[in-house]
Amino acid sequence: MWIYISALGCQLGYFALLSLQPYPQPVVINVIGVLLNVLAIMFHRKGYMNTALLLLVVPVSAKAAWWEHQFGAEGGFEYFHIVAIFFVCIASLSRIQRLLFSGVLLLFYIGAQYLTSPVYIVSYEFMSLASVVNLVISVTFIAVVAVQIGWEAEQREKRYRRDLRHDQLTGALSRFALLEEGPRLLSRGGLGVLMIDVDHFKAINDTQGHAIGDEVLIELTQRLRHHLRGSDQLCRQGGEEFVALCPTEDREGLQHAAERLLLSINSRAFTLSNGQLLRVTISIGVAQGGPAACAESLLPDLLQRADQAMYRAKREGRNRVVTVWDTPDHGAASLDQIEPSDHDHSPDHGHSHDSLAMPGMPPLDTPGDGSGAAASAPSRSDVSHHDDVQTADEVYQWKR
Ligand SMILES: Nc1nc2c(ncn2[C@@H]2O[C@H](COP(=O)(O)OP(=O)(O)OP(=O)(O)O)[C@@H](O)[C@H]2O)c(=O)[nH]1
Repeated sequence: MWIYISALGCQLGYFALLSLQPYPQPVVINVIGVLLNVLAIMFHRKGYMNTALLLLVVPVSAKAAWWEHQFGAEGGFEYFHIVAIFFVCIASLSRIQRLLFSGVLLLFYIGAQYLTSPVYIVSYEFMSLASVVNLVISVTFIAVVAVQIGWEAEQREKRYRRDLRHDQLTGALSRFALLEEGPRLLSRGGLGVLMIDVDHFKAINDTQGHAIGDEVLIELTQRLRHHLRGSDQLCRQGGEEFVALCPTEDREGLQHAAERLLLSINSRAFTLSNGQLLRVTISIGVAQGGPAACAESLLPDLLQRADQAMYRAKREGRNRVVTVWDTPDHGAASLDQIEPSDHDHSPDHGHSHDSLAMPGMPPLDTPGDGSGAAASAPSRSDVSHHDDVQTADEVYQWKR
């Protein structure tokens, strides 16, 4: 907005100067111009960019008016060119647009140099030393400020976009990025969606404090990231809920990946900054689909199914993986279509579903020794030996 106000002010000042009678001596205009240049540099150094811009533009307009007054319509042309380039440079245009505009203006300017009347060329003979100094300072400084403003605007935009795409606390991708990345990955191939939720996280917050809760979320993110592939994306959906996007059509591999993530969290206690050890568990719901031509509509469907599977894992005692696969024609599957698992022994297992408690890894309220942990996955036995390790579930029980 300021840019356009300054541009307008510049034009109005220019016409005001033109109408002055008697017209000021060139030396007066030059001295005022140099003084305004110096003032602009001082304001710029103090960080008042907009004021610096105005102070720069005023002497250029004054000079344009003076040249016009002395040498006719083309006399002030070069100054206007500078002002035009300046505004194009700092206006909120894309880099390409700015380049295009500046290029066209430059070509126009070069053409005008050859085509204009002799008055314009003769006018150079009248340039005093002060005028040259004024012009050089103005042009150089305007160029520097324009580049700086353009560069800062680009950096701001990059920062804004980075902030928008990342969760501030954990550094995982944000929900915004999830909605961008999901359809992109789905249009390229099959996509596995892992809905990951920390068990009884509220109890951790309530007993250990919010700051410790934050610590847990940060370490949890690091562990999950460490155990995901480079091509996978980890997003924080909100609160203590995460979504891993895993490009794959291999459902068995996806299931193993989810189990690996589960073990990466429950097999080793979290060391808190208050010195305590806390065993944290997560519940994971897994869905898979795609590739899809209409990726935007498939993603919400996959997220919803993974979410339902995750809630099923919660209902069945937490600390487990539940998968839900779509039907062969990629239609949405209901949870009733989930196949039963060998490890699933909870009371409501009469429903057909696939609930994978980790081998040898009973729910947290029944401490296990980790003897059945998969060979490739981290063992849980290192935590079971800590007498002072608390589980979020125990904290939860204690609270109740
Ligand atoms: N420390 C911290 N806590 C958060 C943050 N975002 C959300 N929470 C808390 O996370 C807790 C989530 O609690 P619930 O939704 O009840 O879930 P839960 O206690 O994990 O229970 P289950 O999911 O059923 O196992 C709430 O207490 C939120 O206040 C955060 O950024 N930092």
